[in-house]
Amino acid sequence: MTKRSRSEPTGEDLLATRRKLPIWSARRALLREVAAAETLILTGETGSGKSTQVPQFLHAAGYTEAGAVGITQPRRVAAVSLARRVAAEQACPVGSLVGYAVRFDESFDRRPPKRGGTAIKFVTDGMLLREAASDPLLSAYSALIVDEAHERSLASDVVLALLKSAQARRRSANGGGAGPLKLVVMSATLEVDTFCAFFDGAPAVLHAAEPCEDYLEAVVTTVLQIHQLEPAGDY
Ligand SMILES: Nc1ncnc2c1ncn2[C@@H]1O[C@H](COP(=O)(O)OP(=O)(O)OP(=O)(O)O)[C@@H](O)[C@H]1O
Repeated sequence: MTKRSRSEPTGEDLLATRRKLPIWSARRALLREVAAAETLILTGETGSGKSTQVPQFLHAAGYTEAGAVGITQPRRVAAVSLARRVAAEQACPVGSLVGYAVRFDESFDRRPPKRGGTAIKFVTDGMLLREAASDPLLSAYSALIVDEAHERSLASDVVLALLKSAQARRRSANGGGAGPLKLVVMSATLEVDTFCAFFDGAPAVLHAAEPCEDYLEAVVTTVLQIHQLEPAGDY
């Protein structure tokens, strides 16, 4: 039997932490909004739990029965780190229910989720572009979440264009039976109107935007996130 180190959080600790995230209390409303729209633009305070929780909400709501839920990240370190965190929250090893694919490194199970494959997959924008080159319908996915879309990198802008076209094809007879493709674009408020217009008037929702009560704690959380998720250096 493996011994748990003192600092390693238990499943209950992680669930308690998840429940305290601002996005947790918005989950029912969010799932209703996702169900009602093919594309949803979601904004929320930084650290509110969008990247870690939204994919888990979609999984718990049954979206992964029809295919994986993919989440794109601009950077490799963030994709791997978030996959590890979400795997811990789901109490599974990375590469099983929760996995990732970034350039030069991947850990996921290729089988469809309903046959035991990876259901929640973190990928870089660049990796999703590669996948779209061989399967423009992105038929392995039932839903895709584009995170940090406000960064407007070339790769994430191209991803959005490809996703719009994949949605249109999957809506039509050219969809090859892949079914509809849900899309959640997560962005800072700055770019919301641009994304709503690009997705033909897609609704935008703002969750977890209450001003924080403890600024010091918010600052420490943000600094720790930057330390854990961003590569070394000024950028
Ligand atoms: N790799 C990680 N390791 C440990 N804890 C993490 C990790 N990633 C996230 N967390 C925890 O989950 C919380 C929510 O983070 P998450 O990335 O889901 O928020 P977010 O709303 O997407 O923030 P941002 O807009 O800054 O990306 C963090 O405050 C932190 O406590």
